[in-house]
Amino acid sequence: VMGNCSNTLGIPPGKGPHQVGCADLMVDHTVQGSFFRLYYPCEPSPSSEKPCWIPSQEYFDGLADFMKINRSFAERIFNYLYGSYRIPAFWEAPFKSNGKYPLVIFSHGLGAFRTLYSAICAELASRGFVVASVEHRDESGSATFYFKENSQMQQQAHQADTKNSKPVQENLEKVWMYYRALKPGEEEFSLRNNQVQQRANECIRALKILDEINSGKSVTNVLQSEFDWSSLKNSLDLCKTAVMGHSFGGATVIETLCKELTFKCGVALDTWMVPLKEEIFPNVKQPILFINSEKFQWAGNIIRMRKLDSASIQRKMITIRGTVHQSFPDFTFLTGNWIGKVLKLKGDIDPHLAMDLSNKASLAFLQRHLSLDKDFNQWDPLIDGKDENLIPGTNIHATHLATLQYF
Ligand SMILES: CCN(CC)CCN(C[C@]12C[C@](c3ccc(C(F)(F)F)cc3)(C1)C2)C(=O)Cn1c(SCc2ccc(F)cc2)nc(=O)c2c1C=CC2
Repeated sequence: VMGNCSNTLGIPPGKGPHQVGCADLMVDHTVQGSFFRLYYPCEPSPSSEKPCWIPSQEYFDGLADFMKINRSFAERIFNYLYGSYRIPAFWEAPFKSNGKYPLVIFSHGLGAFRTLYSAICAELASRGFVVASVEHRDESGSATFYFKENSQMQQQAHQADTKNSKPVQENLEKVWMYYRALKPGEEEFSLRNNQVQQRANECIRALKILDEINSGKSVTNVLQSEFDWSSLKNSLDLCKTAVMGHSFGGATVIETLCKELTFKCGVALDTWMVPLKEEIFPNVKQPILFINSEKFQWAGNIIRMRKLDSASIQRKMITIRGTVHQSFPDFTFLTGNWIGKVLKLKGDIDPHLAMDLSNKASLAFLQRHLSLDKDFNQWDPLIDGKDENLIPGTNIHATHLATLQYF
């Protein structure tokens, strides 16, 4: 697909008992359709390979747009730095049918896309979750694609394309959608609030597609895939469904919980509260775990998170010492120490330790609110910030918060 994706080091594999498989699903082919990467417990399959972390060059182009750097310059840097990495999951490995798995829908951040949180998604899948990492079409991601029907298509020779992103149908033409920057003078809130509503609808659409697959309905995957999606029939316990996300994806968690009660709880990673209307907060009835980095948060953002505090619904907040905003996406593992620090892709804490704390706190919270019968409750103390590398609540100084409250 890309350069030789030879580097299987870098992104840590899941620590749980299950091997992890992954496969992409797009239903239907239009921009209103659902597009996600599924991470799931799989049968050991030595023949399966691990897919490239960045599926095609267009994602690097989108990242360049997002970072406001020249595309050809960025392509060389990104290919050199990141072109060879693989995801810690086996591409289209056979699904391991073993009772009903709980489900997590994951929402990526601004400028990201569906493959960039594989350390989190693979960890959850290795612990016995099915995880759908959606790719949003709200122009908040670096890049995404869909298809449009083009009757002239038959005559054209097919451009050389990566196997698993070529459409099955002949007359479909791939269309790339890139990150849309805020226009000068454009009001940020209305753009971001429209986007968070679309993002929530896309998470709900992914849930509906998986509900159909679970009940045995056959779905047509627009993408060429050898994966047998019918093997997921009766394998999901949709009463045990959660929504999770990073930054803009954290705001998407709150908006999604408000719109769809099938989601029993949410885990919001370093949430960006700006896109949300505060008047929806009383309508959110489900438990939420806020896991924050030490460096990204600011008083105004924390004050809005605090407005979701509740005496009757469990709302928890912890902060991981020495972390930055990028301690949650996969980049944090892939950049050498000094570049990582300079680009703020790494904090002071070891990235593996930070990810471990975040994942274990998430697993404990998911067990508690999805009533799982696993041993994740061993990590309950982390939910209360009981660890030398955790701060219960936030590091944003209370006095600072207090004064801001009244002005
Ligand atoms: C100047 C651009 N300006 C755009 C508004 C701000 C750019 N920015 C800080 C960045 C992302 C950064 C990044 C990525 C990737 C490399 C690389 F070199 F490793 F590729 C380097 C440096 C650039 C750190 C953020 O937006 C932070 N952020 C994010 S970052 C999510 C993300 C994006 C791309 C990824 F590859 C991985 C993760 N998600 C959000 O939902 C929100 C925010 C802020 C508010 C809401």
